[in-house]
Amino acid sequence: MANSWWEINIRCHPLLEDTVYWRTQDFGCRGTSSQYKGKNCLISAYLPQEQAQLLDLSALALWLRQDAILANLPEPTVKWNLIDEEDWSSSWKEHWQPQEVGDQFLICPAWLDVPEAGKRVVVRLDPGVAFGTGAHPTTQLCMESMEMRFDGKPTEQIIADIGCGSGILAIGALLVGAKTAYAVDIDPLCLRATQENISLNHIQPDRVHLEQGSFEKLQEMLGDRKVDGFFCNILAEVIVDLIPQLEQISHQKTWGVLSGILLDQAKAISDTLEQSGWIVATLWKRQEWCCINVRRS
Ligand SMILES: C[S@@+](CC[C@H](N)C(=O)[O-])C[C@H]1O[C@@H](n2cnc3c(N)ncnc32)[C@H](O)[C@@H]1O
Repeated sequence: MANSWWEINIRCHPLLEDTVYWRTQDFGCRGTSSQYKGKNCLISAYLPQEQAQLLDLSALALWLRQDAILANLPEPTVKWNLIDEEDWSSSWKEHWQPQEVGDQFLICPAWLDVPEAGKRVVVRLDPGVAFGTGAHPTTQLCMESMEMRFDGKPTEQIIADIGCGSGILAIGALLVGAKTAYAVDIDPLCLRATQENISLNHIQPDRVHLEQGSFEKLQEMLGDRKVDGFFCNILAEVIVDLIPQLEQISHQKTWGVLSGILLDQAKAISDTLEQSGWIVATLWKRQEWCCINVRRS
């Protein structure tokens, strides 16, 4: 079958949803969707066929069972089958509906008509295979933090989005008042998604600088410029290595939003931030995730 995808269906206790989510992301899955079926959560994750053999899938199933045992929760059932590309995109698109995030945003899938948004700012998205539909608590916490910085009026602020995924944070910030966004992601498919979403939201191309890479690439793109704010929704393990470098793109009034951090990782991340000269202003929690808002002074 040309362009086939593994569809991995995991039926689990709802408390395992996030663990399953991150396990499948780590495994390389894209376009994950979840829905509630009775007392269970059914998560469907999709992976290009060539990226996993049957043995890899068995190993994934084993890890998922071990995660459940460690959490003292019932073991999930894990099944997989091959589907073609067209079925993949329609399968998960079916489950995604427009969603209000924070007080300002309405995230709307690109293939649906835009619903009545009232005063909300509509962010239209087709994430493709990238992370960032606005459904995940880590993204929502970033968007809610964004509302503290922008009120819809244009500003002169330059922001960075490190690990842009679908581009949701950069695009959201530009729609509510940022002047320019610098966005990077190590995954080339995310760049394609971000680029498409920039057009979808009618953002002038010269307001966004987008490149494949990580922090070093961002520095190269910025040259001597500093950012007024940054968003970084990546796992804590990655963030902790980035923290000592963040000063290099910042000035005395720069603010930052760091997300993708599990509650039990918050102290270590906050300590590292403070050691690097950042003031931890707020720590917002949702489910087992937290988002840390920092400022330089
Ligand atoms: C959790 S997603 C966040 C996507 C989007 N910004 C959001 O908030 O929904 C993390 C993204 O970071 C990217 N990423 C992972 N490690 C990275 C690194 N070291 N530098 C840049 N991007 C990275 C991944 O490819 C992924 O697209």
